[in-house]
Amino acid sequence: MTPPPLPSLAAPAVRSPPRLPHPAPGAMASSEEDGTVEEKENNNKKRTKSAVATAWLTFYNIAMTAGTVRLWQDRKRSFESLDLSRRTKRENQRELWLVLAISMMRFYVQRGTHKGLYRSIARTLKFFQTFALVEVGHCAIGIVRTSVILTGVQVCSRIFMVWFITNSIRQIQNEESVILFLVVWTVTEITRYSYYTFNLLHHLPYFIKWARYNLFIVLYPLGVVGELFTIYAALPFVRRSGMYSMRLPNKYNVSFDYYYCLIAVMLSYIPLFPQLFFHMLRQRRRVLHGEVIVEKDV
Ligand SMILES: CCCCCCCCCCCCC[C@@H](O)CC(=O)SCCNC(=O)CCNC(=O)[C@H](O)C(C)(C)COP(=O)(O)OP(=O)(O)OC[C@H]1O[C@@H](n2cnc3c(N)ncnc32)[C@H](O)[C@@H]1OP(=O)(O)O
Repeated sequence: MTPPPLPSLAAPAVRSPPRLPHPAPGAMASSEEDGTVEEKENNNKKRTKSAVATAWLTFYNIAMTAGTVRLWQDRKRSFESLDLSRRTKRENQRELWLVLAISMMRFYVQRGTHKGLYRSIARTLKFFQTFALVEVGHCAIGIVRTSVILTGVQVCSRIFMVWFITNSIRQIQNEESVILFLVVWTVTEITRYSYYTFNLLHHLPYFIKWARYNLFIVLYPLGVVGELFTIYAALPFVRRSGMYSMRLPNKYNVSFDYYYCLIAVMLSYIPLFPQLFFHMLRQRRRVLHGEVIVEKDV
């Protein structure tokens, strides 16, 4: 299927060289031997940078996939003692996506309901979804070849969902739509970070590659449905409470209505979501079908 040409953030407009596999840290052009001292020094610097970047990305991706990191938590507590029913707010776990998935399953099995699930994982979710801002930095400094804008839109929209919608409006935290986007995000991120990790280690099982570039076809629309229904469910509470809004007169002489801001955010999915989705379709064609995609670097 050929996606329609979009006036896009990453439209195939300017010819840039096709993406090549990242050179293995340590691999250098053979002409290096013949270069000047200055060239050799530059090559050495590049090699070190690339090794550091690869090491950092490998660590980051493993931490984000498996997440054995437990910040600010009593390390003496065993995994078994992470009984959700006994956990206090302060004791909430801070593990990342894989453990988040396990926590959600355990919660559902133990309680037989999704009610309260969001609160039980809220701290973990807020921590690592916010931490994902690092990915915008990865693109900005050029250690991954991805659009800063697309990554920024993706990460910021998730942070907005977590902090300014779900976390701020308690009344909607038990909505089914919240569980929908949580499950979808979790499956996506386990697949995505596993893909990056195995890819960096040059041992990528085909099923992970397949999952990374196929599951999104179903998961992306499902995630969007979950997010939009959640914002929609928030609207009456926002209108009633007047939260995050500023009415005139005030000393700044500025008026802001969060209710209409949320409606604008919902509408912004119409132009923005297709950009992300078609970007992923292009990535899919490139990675699974070996097509050379010429993308404008944004
Ligand atoms: C503040 C107000 C906010 C207003 C909101 C406005 C709303 C906007 C609408 C937004 C809708 C979003 C909905 C969404 O939240 C719902 C969901 O997510 S549902 C779940 C399904 N979603 C997905 O599958 C997308 C997940 N996200 C992503 O994949 C990325 O964020 C994205 C930027 C979309 C695409 O990623 P990328 O461009 O990086 O593609 P690739 O994964 O193919 O990677 C390209 C190359 O970069 C290398 N790479 C990237 N990251 C890393 C890393 N961490 N470590 C190592 N390598 C990395 C990758 O290997 C590729 O390398 P190569 O070119 O050599 O193959």
